[in-house]
Amino acid sequence: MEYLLVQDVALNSAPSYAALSKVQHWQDLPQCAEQSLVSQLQTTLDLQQQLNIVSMAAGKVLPLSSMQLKTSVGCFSASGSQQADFEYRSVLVLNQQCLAEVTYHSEYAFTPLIQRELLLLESEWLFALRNALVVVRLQQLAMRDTLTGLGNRRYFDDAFNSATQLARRNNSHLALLLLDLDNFKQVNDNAGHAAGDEVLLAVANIMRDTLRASDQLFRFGGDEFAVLLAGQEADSAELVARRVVKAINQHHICQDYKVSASAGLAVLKPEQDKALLFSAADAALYQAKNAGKSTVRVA
Ligand SMILES: Nc1nc2c(ncn2[C@@H]2O[C@H](COP(=O)(O)OP(=O)(O)OP(=O)(O)O)[C@@H](O)[C@H]2O)c(=O)[nH]1
Repeated sequence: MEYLLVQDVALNSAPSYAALSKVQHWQDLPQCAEQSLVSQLQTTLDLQQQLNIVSMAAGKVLPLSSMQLKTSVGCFSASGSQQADFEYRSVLVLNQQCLAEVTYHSEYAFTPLIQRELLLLESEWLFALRNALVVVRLQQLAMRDTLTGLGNRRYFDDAFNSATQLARRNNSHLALLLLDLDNFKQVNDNAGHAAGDEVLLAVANIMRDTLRASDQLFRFGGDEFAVLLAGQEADSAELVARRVVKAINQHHICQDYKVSASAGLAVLKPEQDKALLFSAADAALYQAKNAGKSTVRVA
């Protein structure tokens, strides 16, 4: 039996945008049949789509140049947003809980009457916005490692599956880097668990800083990390792997605690399945450990 994945819980199959008048203030968005704002918002749990819907409705109150939404899970801009002279900010609160801050820009002034009308629109958004935020938060809890914020093992399994399928379909390159810290246990044993956590956090940040935003980073738990390098990055995967290991080994926190990193790298070969790619990277990591640690081995 297949269960619905949390990341699939988005009622957004049919695109739907607000259209309370015939005038469109936002390019790129199609007109659709008249529907109440609340019912349009109920069609999606995607924050960007909700913002686009509300921005269409707000644009009928006052021609807007931009609308931005700032939440604890990220910032979003309505399609086609541009800066303008007049700015108006509003905080969206539901049951004494601050959900988000909205910033509007327009060439026209936000008079008290306009502000009141925007407030009415915002009040229609509150429940849909709260629901969307809960879904994103659940996705984060299900997919993220709580200590480092990197993807967790469950996230890796999904991403690894998609990445191998995509690489095979597009005949593009994919590399898997498995990384394990050396002598990490003694940090916990000698300096305590909090010091161990500090090292793990530092390593996660070093990896974020060293790798590109398009590279996918994961912590499997303990002191094990994984990186998926796709496309051009996969071509220079060995260089990337050596750069990451060097950056970890040279970092002052790792040096203070005498921790280093070993890594195993494997590049997807034609006809290879994901299980074989994983075991090749794992075997390379094992070789790196056996070769005296603090180094990289390529499968
Ligand atoms: N501080 C901290 N420690 C953790 C966490 N998760 C696992 N550990 C510890 O990480 C250690 C991992 O063990 P090993 O991989 O054998 O340690 P190691 O000394 O790096 O071993 P080598 O890889 O052979 O060098 C164990 O002591 C775990 O208790 C965590 O979230 N925080």
